[in-house]
Amino acid sequence: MNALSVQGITKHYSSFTLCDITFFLPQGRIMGLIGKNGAGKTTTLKSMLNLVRPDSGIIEMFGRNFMENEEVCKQNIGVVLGEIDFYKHKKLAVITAVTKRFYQNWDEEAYQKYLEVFGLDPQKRVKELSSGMKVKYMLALALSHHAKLLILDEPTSGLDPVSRDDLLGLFRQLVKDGERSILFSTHIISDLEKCADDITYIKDGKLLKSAEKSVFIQSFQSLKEPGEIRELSLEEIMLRTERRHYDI
Ligand SMILES: Nc1ncnc2c1ncn2[C@@H]1O[C@H](COP(=O)(O)OP(=O)(O)OP(=O)(O)O)[C@@H](O)[C@H]1O
Repeated sequence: MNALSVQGITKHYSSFTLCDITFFLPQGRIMGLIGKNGAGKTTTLKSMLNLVRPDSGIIEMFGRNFMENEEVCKQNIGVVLGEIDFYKHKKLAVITAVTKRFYQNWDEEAYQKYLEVFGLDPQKRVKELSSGMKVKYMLALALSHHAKLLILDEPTSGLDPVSRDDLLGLFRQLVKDGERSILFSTHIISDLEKCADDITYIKDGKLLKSAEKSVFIQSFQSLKEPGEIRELSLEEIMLRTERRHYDI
């Protein structure tokens, strides 16, 4: 079953259009959403979640239409879009107390376990956390209501290589039992090499390709130059696809 199905999302802004984005994320898999700055990654995630209202498109989570079943679907997803910036002065314990009231299946035991595993002190204030700890705290909240689908906007940006590796390892652990799925946007191509099963690539608001990683890589091999024998890496694929020539 697909954890997530996105079909034909379109969103018009005055100077940008996200056009007809379609992709599917099966259960138990990790999908990386890539594209350069301004390509439309965040707009895709926000439109999917009805945080900005898409002009058209159908979003299903676990077979349910998201727009028609928003409250039920939200019980099963964990969303991390940007940093927690409006609760900076609040203690984690206070944010958690407010958050858990929204979730019918809040699991206090699981929450305590994640605090311990992630080394988070509930008496700390948000402003006292490092970027990596903030992401981990948001994940702890998501996992404590047993979210089956995690939607994360650039969760690894701002993390040092060790913390990044640590987080990507955690992502792999989370999907291991086949119950959870993760969709995350990133600029860091090595994240995808380590962690993603599937890749969705958006360029200038349009879907360039969404496929299983090796199929994705294969489909861009026509970008090779004459005489090149080895397979192009993900980084080379993206650089060659986006390459510009400046005539100054
Ligand atoms: N609320 C808004 N009103 C008008 N235009 C917007 C709005 N939000 C985003 N845009 C425009 O939509 C385009 C895509 O932005 P988006 O944030 O989705 O890109 P992105 O791929 O997530 O970029 P980045 O990697 O830099 O985060 C940009 O041109 C941006 O200026």
